[in-house]
Amino acid sequence: MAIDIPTFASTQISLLAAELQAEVDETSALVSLHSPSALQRAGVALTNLTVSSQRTGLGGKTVIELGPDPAFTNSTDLPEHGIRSGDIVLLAEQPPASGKKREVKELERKGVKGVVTRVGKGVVGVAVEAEEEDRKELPGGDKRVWIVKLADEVTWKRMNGTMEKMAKMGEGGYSYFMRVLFGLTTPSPVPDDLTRDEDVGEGKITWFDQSLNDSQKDAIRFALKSPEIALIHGPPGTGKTHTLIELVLQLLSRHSHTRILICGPSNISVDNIVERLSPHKIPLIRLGHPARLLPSVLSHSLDVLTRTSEAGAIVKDVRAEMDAKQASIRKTKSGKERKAIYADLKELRKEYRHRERKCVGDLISKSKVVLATLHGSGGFQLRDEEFDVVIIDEASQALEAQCWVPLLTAKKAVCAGDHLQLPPTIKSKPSPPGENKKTKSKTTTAAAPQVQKGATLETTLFDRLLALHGEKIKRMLTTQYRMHEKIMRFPSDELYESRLIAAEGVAARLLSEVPGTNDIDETREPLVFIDTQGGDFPEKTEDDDEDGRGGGVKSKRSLYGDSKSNEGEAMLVREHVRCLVEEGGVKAEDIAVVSPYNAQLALLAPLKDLYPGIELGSVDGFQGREKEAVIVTLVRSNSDGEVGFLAEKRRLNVAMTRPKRSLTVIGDSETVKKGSKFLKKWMEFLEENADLRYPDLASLTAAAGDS
Ligand SMILES: Nc1ncnc2c1ncn2[C@@H]1O[C@H](COP(=O)(O)OP(=O)(O)OP(=O)(O)O)[C@@H](O)[C@H]1O
Repeated sequence: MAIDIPTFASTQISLLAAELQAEVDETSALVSLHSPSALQRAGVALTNLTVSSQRTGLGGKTVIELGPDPAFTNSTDLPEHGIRSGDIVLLAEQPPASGKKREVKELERKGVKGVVTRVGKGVVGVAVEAEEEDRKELPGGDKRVWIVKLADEVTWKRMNGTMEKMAKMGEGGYSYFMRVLFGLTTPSPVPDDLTRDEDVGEGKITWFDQSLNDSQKDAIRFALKSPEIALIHGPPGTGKTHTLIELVLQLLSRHSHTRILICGPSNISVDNIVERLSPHKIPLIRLGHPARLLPSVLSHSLDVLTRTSEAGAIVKDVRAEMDAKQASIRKTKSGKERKAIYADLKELRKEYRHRERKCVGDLISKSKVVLATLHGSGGFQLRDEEFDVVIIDEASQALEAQCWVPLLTAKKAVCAGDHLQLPPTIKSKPSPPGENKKTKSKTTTAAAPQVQKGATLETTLFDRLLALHGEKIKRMLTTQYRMHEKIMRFPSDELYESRLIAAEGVAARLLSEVPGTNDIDETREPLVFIDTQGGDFPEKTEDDDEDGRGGGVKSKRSLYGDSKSNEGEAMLVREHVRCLVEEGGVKAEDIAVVSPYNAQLALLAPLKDLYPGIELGSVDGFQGREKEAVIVTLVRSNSDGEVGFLAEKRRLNVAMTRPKRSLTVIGDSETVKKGSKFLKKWMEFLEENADLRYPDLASLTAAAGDS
């Protein structure tokens, strides 16, 4: 159904505000309820640090390096923590362990925000946001400081700003492209059957990659020919990115002046494309904070090139002067002198930014392909740039508002994704249908803006466009290069209209064929189902009150909400892993244990010490990944047939499509069957097609006791 654009935009503004609030509330609740060390154990803080050095990093930002506070510990290593490069953090003087409740707002007032640039054994670097530096004095001296992870408001601001623009735009401002994407007009027709390379027009296509399969070629022809919008539907392992790389090469080869913007929801999705485009020697540039980029793509980073290329020479002098000033801050003891130096630095930073903008403009205008995260494309660097095509990878994992950051000025878009895998994670609860929330929109005047009934952020652009224009704007990739035929069969039949084909090289490959692996039942069989029906393997709900092990574990648990675990299934997982590794000779790093429930993963965490290299992951976190052998523990086992979020088809689809050669499902078929039609069919499929086992709890417990 067509939607009027202001209604869409104001709905998004309202939903996004609720989402940000949910994220902020989550951080606030953690920070106010738990001690710094408990927060550290929960993975959201790093405590007892001092500043070890301060320098000008990439992009002219001040990087503060922190190490363990020698007054607190003899160790030169940082303690166990969960801070990662790219995290947005607050750096502030560390509050006492106990005392009055901490408010995030209060902490923010006292500290400075930044991005973690590197995490080493004994050091963590934080690049301070330039605006923060202009307003606040940076922490220094011998004070004990800590860093705390914060909600990512920058992304939210970009999305909100884009929606505000759309809400205000008015009919006259809508491009033809926007009109198509909101159903105000229909997409220009594209012939149904583009099976020949000359059908696309403008000369016959010559393929760069000779290995492309027919469905990939068909999708590329379709994307080239579609004037406004093309969706490339890529089920698991079907080579979406592979296809996009060829599409980029084709687009560039057809017109010498073509410029392309490529975006994805995460840095890793974008870096993946940079890595694969890079060998083709196309002038390309990657926008984004260097701390968040893979080392392999740094040579294409705009920030790095601004510093190292010829064009970057004009910013070098100012940088040297800034470094000298930075160094002098640490030497001076006088507050007055420090103030004066900060004032000079502020001026220098202004000059730096001015020169940097010129340099950035030069570098971008020379690039045929620009790559950025969806929200990153909304920075000042692309303000006046025009692109012929915007390509969005992993579009079904992005919020629609995020997609509109690059799309607002687009003429044509190609979106790749799979709407049958999980959409982006949403923390806010959906509002009751039709609830008209107040928005913070500046466009809100006397009358509250119209809001779409029952709208949710989970509806992605991909979903909405499919519902709006149907199959005619989509092409599906049908050959998959990941899974054994037997692993692929159920998802293909139930979700992908039986259209998936296992590529020749993967259709029959077994775990037992991996060099170094032994030929035993567990490595010879691609699909194993360990059915725990009968009530001997009951689930357990995590309960904070039962836990007497102190704040750290509690705070971790509260991150899990009312997550479930299942000790019996965990025992079966341990036994299966033992068998694969010790009897089957399978490498631990070729195995992943996946569960929808974090509490189950916490229970299984000791496996990582027993079998270093094994991966434990939530289904949601494992999307986009693959492993030779995957064990899925479903956890739910109760007499009511309660299956919670197992009922989500898209989550199960992700869980069952991660393995290449071996999928082992552990679950209670009796409980799971009651969850949904889809679950019932899956259980029946496993009963008929998998190597079926019914574990005996008594012997399992005895074996566990022996070991
Ligand atoms: N035409 C092809 N011939 C041979 N191998 C291919 C072909 N297309 C893709 N592949 C291989 O299939 C695998 C998956 O490709 P790619 O990473 O592009 O897929 P994707 O769809 O982006 O992945 P995912 O399903 O995880 O999102 C890669 O190993 C790739 O080399």
